[in-house]
Amino acid sequence: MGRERAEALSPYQSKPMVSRPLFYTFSFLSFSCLCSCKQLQEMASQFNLESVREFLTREEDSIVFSLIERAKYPSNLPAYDPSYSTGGALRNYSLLDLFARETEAVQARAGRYRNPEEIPFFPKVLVLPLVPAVHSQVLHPASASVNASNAIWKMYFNRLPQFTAKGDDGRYALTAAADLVCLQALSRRINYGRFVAEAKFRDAPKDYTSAIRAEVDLSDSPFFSFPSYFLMFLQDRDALMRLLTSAAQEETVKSRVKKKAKVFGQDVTVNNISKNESSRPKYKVDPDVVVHLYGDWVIPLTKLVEVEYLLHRLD
Ligand SMILES: C=C(O[C@@H]1C=C(C(=O)O)C=C[C@H]1O)C(=O)O
Repeated sequence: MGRERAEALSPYQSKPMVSRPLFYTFSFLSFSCLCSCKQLQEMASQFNLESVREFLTREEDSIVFSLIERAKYPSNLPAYDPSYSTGGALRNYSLLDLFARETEAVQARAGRYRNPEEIPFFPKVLVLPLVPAVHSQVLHPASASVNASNAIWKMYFNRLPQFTAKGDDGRYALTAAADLVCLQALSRRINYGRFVAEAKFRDAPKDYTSAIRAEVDLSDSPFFSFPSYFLMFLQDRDALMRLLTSAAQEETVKSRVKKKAKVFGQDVTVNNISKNESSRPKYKVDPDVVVHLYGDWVIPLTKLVEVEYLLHRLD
């Protein structure tokens, strides 16, 4: 058992290495996780759409900062090329894949994924957490595990060229670390769509229940036939999507992230003396790229998570 656990933690390490500093670190993390469990339970009593939106607003800071941090390095493509890393049994994995798996395994042991707000990208890596389980006080159990992690991973790599310069400076480990911070921040935000959906459901249970039930009832309908069922299935998803969408809120979010990208991403100079006075302000990540990332990906994926959550809300 001990060996299995050590292998799950690190496939290259045959013996578990438990040093005294590591023991103290885990003890501290276990303690802080117990404290945060208490906080999670307290949060459940103040749960509403407003508190959910506050959470999403705060996550914008993490996302914008993490993109700025990743933009410090050029594209560094070998970090994503499985032929670069010598992964042994995991040779089909890129350096980033390996880094993400191993980091998540350590974080899983410290209890990161005991927190219902967090979902790993590599859930199949079996790791026994060192802290007790937390049962979500908020999410509906049948839909609590809905997530868009695969789509988030793909989306991130499609967008990468827009906020990194082409090039290779050899700092692949730092690049992978910066990537994982971005991916985890995006995942937390987008998969938080489950909490948004729960808050909306509690605010208008009748409206949501009839939209959800419309989909369930159709499969039992005597008029059921595959093409019409399929069409209506899409329409019902559409109805849910319409119900949960707030165009005004989306515009607010996009304007705010643009402002954050400008404020966080500008060079700070003393006495307002800039090296190139005449040029337009230069940002570390183009604010319009952040707006498009939100408008084309982050918001639509959050809404897909919301719809998916609601479809299982009455299970
Ligand atoms: C998250 C919400 O649901 C939807 C998604 C939004 C987003 O991802 O920012 C914003 C408004 C809604 O269309 C919300 O209402 O706050």
